[in-house]
Amino acid sequence: MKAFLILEDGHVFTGTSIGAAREVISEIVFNTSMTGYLEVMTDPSYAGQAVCMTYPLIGNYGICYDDQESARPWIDGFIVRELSRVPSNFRSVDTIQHFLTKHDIPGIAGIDTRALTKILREKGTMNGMITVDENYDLNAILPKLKAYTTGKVVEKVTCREKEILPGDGPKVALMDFGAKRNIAHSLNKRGCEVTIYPALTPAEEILADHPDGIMLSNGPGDPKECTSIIKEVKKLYDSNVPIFAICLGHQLMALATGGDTYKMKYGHRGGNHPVKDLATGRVYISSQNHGYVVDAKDLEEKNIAHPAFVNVNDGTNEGMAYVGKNIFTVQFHPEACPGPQDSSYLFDRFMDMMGGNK
Ligand SMILES: NC(=O)CC[C@H](N)C(=O)O
Repeated sequence: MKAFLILEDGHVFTGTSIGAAREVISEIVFNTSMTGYLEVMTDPSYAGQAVCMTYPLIGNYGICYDDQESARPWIDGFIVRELSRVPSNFRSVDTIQHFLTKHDIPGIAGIDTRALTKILREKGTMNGMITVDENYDLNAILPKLKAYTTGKVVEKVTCREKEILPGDGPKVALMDFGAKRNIAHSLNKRGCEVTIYPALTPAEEILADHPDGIMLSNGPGDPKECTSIIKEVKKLYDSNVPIFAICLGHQLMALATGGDTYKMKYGHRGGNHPVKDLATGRVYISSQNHGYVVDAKDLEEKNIAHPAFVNVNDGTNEGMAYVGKNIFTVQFHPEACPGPQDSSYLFDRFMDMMGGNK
């Protein structure tokens, strides 16, 4: 069946429908990773977005449920050049085609993803629609595309109830703003007892459980939409419990302490973004998925926090170290799965901040 990808600027790509044969409006973003498509689909930070994979052949090692970053896929739509027809991998239990259909997620294959990516790079991220309706009416659709916003997506993806992963090491409170599974796993495998809290849990309730450390997770959407969460993050900042934050968590900590965030032209999504640790000058290759970034200026001027990492490609902020506090935050993903794992040492640094393994 034919499918169409219609962009907010009027571009139309014609391809083949994959997954659910239904219409969706979403923010269209691209990811340059060559592998990890299942982790991308199940990363809750993509809620409210349809993802175009720039690598031209997707799906050749199938789907292994154990590799999911959360219980289900959160992407609104999936866009590929060529979908592998014969996945081959001894761990594979499913195909992308079936997986998307099962979760009612539409997609499009067979389009020129390179041309699409060039448009998004030149004009910036924009909204779009995937549809199977050959009689689509562009004049009626374009205003709808312009009006789309991702909205308050953290509440959609966060867990409903507190969950505890046992361990004999430090007690970590993990705030689930849409946490990738490998964050809890990275802490749990270092011996931590990890308690996962729903995103809207009041700070008082978390602190009453006396955690040795607090981890603020990644998550979807515009950080400035998270107004009530930001107030709770400020209380966590004031508590003097060691805090490590990743991606959305990093952005929320900056907003909670008087910093700012802004939307980048087309974001950083891929597995090879170089970040420089400003303390050592060393560059690490990192996995990233973000459209917003911290503006460090105010926090620096007020001596609240200073940049700890910077993106080597475009100079944007990639991490902050908070003055007089046991708090550091990063924009990239040290828990990256399938990798690169260059920056997984940051979990060891967090273990040291909490007093090491008991
Ligand atoms: N992976 C994330 O946590 C992303 C954070 C935020 N939603 C952004 O796009 O910048």
